[in-house]
Formats: sequence, structure tokens, C-alpha cells
Amino acid sequence: MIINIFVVILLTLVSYIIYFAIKYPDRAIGTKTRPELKGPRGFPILGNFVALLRSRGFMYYLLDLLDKYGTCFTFTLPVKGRFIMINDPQLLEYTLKTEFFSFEKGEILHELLYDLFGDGIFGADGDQWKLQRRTISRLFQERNYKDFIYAKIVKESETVLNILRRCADNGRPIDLQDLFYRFTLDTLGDVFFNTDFSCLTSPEEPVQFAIDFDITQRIVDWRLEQPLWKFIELYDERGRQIRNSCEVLDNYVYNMITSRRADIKNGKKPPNDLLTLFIKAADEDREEGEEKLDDKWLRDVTLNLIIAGRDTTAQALSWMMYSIMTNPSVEDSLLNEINSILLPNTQIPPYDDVKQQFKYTKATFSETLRLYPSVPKNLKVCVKDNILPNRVPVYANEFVIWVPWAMGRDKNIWGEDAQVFEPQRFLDEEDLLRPQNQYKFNSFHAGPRTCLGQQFATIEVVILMTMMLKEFKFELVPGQKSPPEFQTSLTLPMKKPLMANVSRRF
Ligand code: HEM
Repeated sequence: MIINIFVVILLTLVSYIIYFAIKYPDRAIGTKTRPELKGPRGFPILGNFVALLRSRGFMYYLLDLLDKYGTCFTFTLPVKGRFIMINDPQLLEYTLKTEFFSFEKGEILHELLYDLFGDGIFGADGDQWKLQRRTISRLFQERNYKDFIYAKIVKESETVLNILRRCADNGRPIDLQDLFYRFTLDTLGDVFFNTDFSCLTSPEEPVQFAIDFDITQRIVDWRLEQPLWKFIELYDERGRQIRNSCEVLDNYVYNMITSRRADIKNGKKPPNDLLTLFIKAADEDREEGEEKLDDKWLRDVTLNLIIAGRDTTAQALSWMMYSIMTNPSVEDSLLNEINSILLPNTQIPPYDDVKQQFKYTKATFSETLRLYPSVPKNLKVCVKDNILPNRVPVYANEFVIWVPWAMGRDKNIWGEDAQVFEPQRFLDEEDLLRPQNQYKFNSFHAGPRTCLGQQFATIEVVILMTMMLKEFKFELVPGQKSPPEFQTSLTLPMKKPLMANVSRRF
């Protein structure tokens, strides 16, 4: 009897598989056929999943396909569906601005980001996104930079200099990538919570908040590439790890919120930081009838911003230092600029200079992000049938995907010298910053969802780079791969440490 039931189930299963294999002979189950589009042929039911698994990771897979098929092609993955590449500024403008409401983050992305990002701005769409964008923009304004953000960045930069002084004195090389991760996390801890995560004060010690942060991000990255993540996490270690790490992060942030609320209630003067401002903004908005601004909302907003600001900026700093160390003429121009703006015997650039001057430093930062964009690939889901300007239809539930890494190196977009590191391309004849088309230089995203931390990151980079380069010379420790390999991830970490020797200039 049991054997009969088993045979019936097996036969039914096999019949279904045969049925679906005939219905979806070269693409993932559930996807529409698109014979008019170029792209690799997939397996029945699984689409291009096998090829993706055989590749070195999603990013490398996309780069191989871009080489083979050009800027617009398609492939399919089970559970996720069809992806259409749109590696072209005009197509990007159309999806990120003109048809903004037809292309969203969508439910699939929201769900796989949820443990870490919650309902925060990164996974949010519609009114939920609009409300957060409005509140966050209100707080990233000039007055707050002047009042406390600038001073906190300078303070953390000085701690970095102390570490570098010890390295220079001991003749010990340093891993710059690790140093920059510590710097950006400590800066965000200070700016958001007026707290010291102690990443820089104990540079040899692991930091629990950072460890749990890295675990959750790694698992979220993996989910992006793995269609069966929900099922695998049921029996795999990763499910337990992400729950535990998120609990640590949640407890940390909720404790901060609770004790700050208590301080405010008891009439204690709260510190100048973004948490205080967010609590005030949330309370004001709640009085105006916004229901959603509770402590969970505050947790989501602050954690999203820390995630947004830590890795992106640390990685940009690492690639920038690598580019400076391997381009002596760029280093000379940076030093000329620093010495022409700073008075002799001063090392800290004044706020107004950071904002208005340092054009070459800012151009070097942009050039770094053109070649090494901190978010190297990105995607949106189509929520309403649409036709792209190149006449390619995109149907609801299909993804559009683009690769800033490849766009930044595309000769058709940046000219014959696209592969060359040349900050001058961001400056005009009078050495003023050239206004950029956001859809061409899209490392900070573009359209209504442009990065809200661009100014924050620029100020952080200008201050730290100026202070570091003024006092120290950096040289790559020989024997490292150049250019360094990246690790496939949501962002663009270097795969190995970036080891440098440090010596004093004076
Ligand atoms: C080099 C540094 C940075 C780069 C290259 C960068 C790049 C980006 C990119 C590509 C996006 C779009 C991501 C998406 O598809 O959702 C984004 C969004 C965002 N970034 Fe940044 N970012 C940087 C630093 C920062 C910092 C320091 C902060 C804040 C402390 C920040 C806050 C945000 C926020 C809030 C959004 C979401 C905007 C929205 O969805 O409306 N970013 N950033």
C-alpha cells in the first residue's frame, strides 16, 4: 500500500517535471518566453541557475555576459524570474526617473533584506519610502554638518592619524581596508549614537557590533544569489546565525533608543547626534498624525543608515588609496592642492574649505567611484508592463539590472581612455568640478532615490584623506595583486587586505 502511494507520488512528480520542462525548455519556471532578446540559453525549469552556480559569483557572471552580449540582454533564474540588462545611461534614466513608479525595489528584495534592513529605506517603496526619505533629508542639512557632524569626523580622523603614527614609528605595515572599516563604523557610531564602538581605539581587537553586522550582511548577499535561501536556511547554520546576529544588533539599537528617550523625558540635555534629532523628528511627525514612527521605525532608519554609510565609504577610501599609491602624479596633485589650501602647520581642513575647495580631491574621489563603484550592481523590479526607449518590452515582475562597474569602464560612455585612472576628467578647463550626468556617473545612484549620504561621504573622504596625505606617505607592500581582486558582495570589498607601508613626510 505504502509502496503504491510512493509510486503514485513519484509518477505525479515526474509528470509535472516533464510538463514544466516542455513548457519552459530554455528558461526558469514561470517566466515568459522572450525570443526577440539576446542572452544565454538556459536549462529547462532552472534557466541560467546552473551557469550562475558554475561562475565565480553573480558579479563575475554578469561581467561575462556583458562581454558576450553587450549592454542589453536577458537571462532567467528560478523563483526570481527574468532579468533584463539595461547598461546604458538612457535606459537608466528611463527606469530610475521617467518611469520611477513602474520600477520598484519590490517584495522579493524587501523579503530577503528584511532581517537586517527591516522596513528601512533600502527595501521600502511607495509612501513608506517617501516618509523616510523626507525625514532623513531633513536631518542631513547644512546646519547639522556645521553643528556636530564635521567635528565628529575630524575627531575620528585624528584617531586614525594616531594609529598611523605608531605604524610609521614601528615600521609596521597596516591593512588600510581594515583601518577604513574601523574609521567609518566609529564615525557613524559617534554621529548617530554619540557612542564609541572602539574600533579604532582597540585596533587589534574584534568588535562584536561589527562582527554581527558582517555576518548579517554576508548572509543577505548570499540570499540575493540563492533562489532557495528560505528553504536552505531552515536546516543550514546560516538561518540561526542571521537570527542571532540580528538580535544582537536589535538589542544594541533598542537600548540606545530607550535610554535616550529616558534622558529626554527626565529633562537631561541629550547629546548632539542624529538619534536625538530622529527621535525629535519622529515625535513631531507623530503629533502630525504619522502613525508609523515608533521605536521599530527608529531602529530601521538608524540601522539602514549605518549599513548605507559604513561599507560603501570604507571601500571607496580603500580603492582611492590604492589608486593614489599606484598613480604618483595623482598623489603629487593632491599634495599640491592640500598645501595650497591649508595654512603651514595646520592639518585639519576648516569646514568651509572642505565644502567649497578641494576640487581635485573630490575629482579623485569621483574617479575612484567611476572605476570602483561601492554598489557595483543594482536592480529594480517592474510593477507595470512597460516599453524601454530601445523598444524592449519589460513585463510586470521582470527585473531590470545594471552594473555600474561595467558602465564606468565602458568606452562608449567614457571615451577611449575609460580604463585609465584620470581625476582630471571630472574637472573643467578652470579646474572647477564639471557637472555630471547622474545616469552616466551613477555610483551614487540617480533620480528620486539618489544617495542621501553623498555629501556626508564626500566630507568624510576629504577630511580623512587631507589629514592622512599631509602627514604620511603610503606605499603598497610589494607582492600584492594589482589591481586588487574584489569580493562578490552587495558592495565592493577588496578580497584581500590592502597592505601599505607608512612613513612620515616630515
Ligand atoms: C562612497 C560612499 C557611498 C556610495 C558610493 C553610496 C552609494 C549609494 C547607492 C548606489 C545608493 C542606491 C542603493 C539602492 O539601490 O537602494 C545609495 C542609497 C542611499 N545611501 Fe548611499 N552611498 C554612499 C555613502 C552613504 C552614506 C555615508 C550614507 C549615510 C550615512 C548614505 C545613505 C544612503 C541612503 C539613505 C540611501 C537610500 C536612498 C533612497 O532609497 O531614497 N550613503 N547610496
